[in-house]
Amino acid sequence: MAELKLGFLGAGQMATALAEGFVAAKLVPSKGIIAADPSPEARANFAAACGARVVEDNAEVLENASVVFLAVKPQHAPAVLAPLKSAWSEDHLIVSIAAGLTTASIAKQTADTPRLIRVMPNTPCLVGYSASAFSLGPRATTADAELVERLLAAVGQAHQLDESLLDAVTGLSGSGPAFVYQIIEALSDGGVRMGLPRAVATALAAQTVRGAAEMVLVTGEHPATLKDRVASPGGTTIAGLQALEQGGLRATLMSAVEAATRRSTELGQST
Ligand SMILES: NC(=O)C1=CN([C@@H]2O[C@H](COP(=O)(O)OP(=O)(O)OC[C@H]3O[C@@H](n4cnc5c(N)ncnc54)[C@H](O)[C@@H]3O)[C@@H](O)[C@H]2O)C=CC1
Ligand SMILES: O=C(O)[C@@H]1CCC=N1
Repeated sequence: MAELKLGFLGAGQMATALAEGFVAAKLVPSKGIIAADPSPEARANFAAACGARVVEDNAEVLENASVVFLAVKPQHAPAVLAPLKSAWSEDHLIVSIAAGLTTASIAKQTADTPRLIRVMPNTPCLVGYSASAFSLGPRATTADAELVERLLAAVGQAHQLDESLLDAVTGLSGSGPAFVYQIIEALSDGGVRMGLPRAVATALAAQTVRGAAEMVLVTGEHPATLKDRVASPGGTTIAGLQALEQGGLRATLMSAVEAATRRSTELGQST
């Protein structure tokens, strides 16, 4: 993959996390990446994070990269794509990470020329623990799917799914890191409430979430089985679990995924 030329339209949070992850995983050298963004701050952050070339003009990205990540907010995609409509060639593969935006909509805005893949990554790609899904759009080939899977797998997990499921992925794993950060923050608050120093409480909370996640992934056991092993009859855990049930934790988390999924669908319909 030494000759891979990756481009990013938009050099914000997610583009930077992906580019930094790809470089750290040695999938592509810094000089194989170019990103465009109108914001000087975003350009500076991107360059500092992964050492890649940054420019203001989106057209330069198309001139210098064959795999182009569409990494702007979905609301900004039409304004980004309109001036580039005639600049795409059949050699381009667009990898869109924009929430909600369908490949059919991108195809219309790119004169049905480039190959299209839709991806929903998440920011833990920065530390090699991304949970991503992707779907093939118009003209995408098996080789394109293999390339995108290889890129995503280098920074975490990648699942190929039908595009109809990508909004649900956005609601679960795309948005999910923010939900889990709130859980970690709240667990840490609970520890501080009970007298632990903040730094220790946050470290214990984060490591507990990491350890529990690893148990689910490594053992393949149902989360409820693993939960039962922690809860001794008449013990501490079941007392805490009762408080979680009273607070509606599980219903609240399900509603969070549902709300984020619906918002992803709405964003797609309005662009
Ligand atoms: N932040 C996250 O955790 C995730 C974000 N995404 C998707 O990634 C995309 C980017 O999101 P973030 O990185 O969070 O947003 P962001 O706001 O950090 O980055 C978007 C960048 O696009 C730039 N931009 C605006 N107009 C532009 C134009 N005309 N040409 C080129 N660049 C332009 C902005 O200056 C900004 O730096 C969104 O579509 C979002 O749905 C997907 C998965 C996770
Ligand atoms: O909040 C958002 O819209 C983006 C998409 C998934 C995560 N962040």
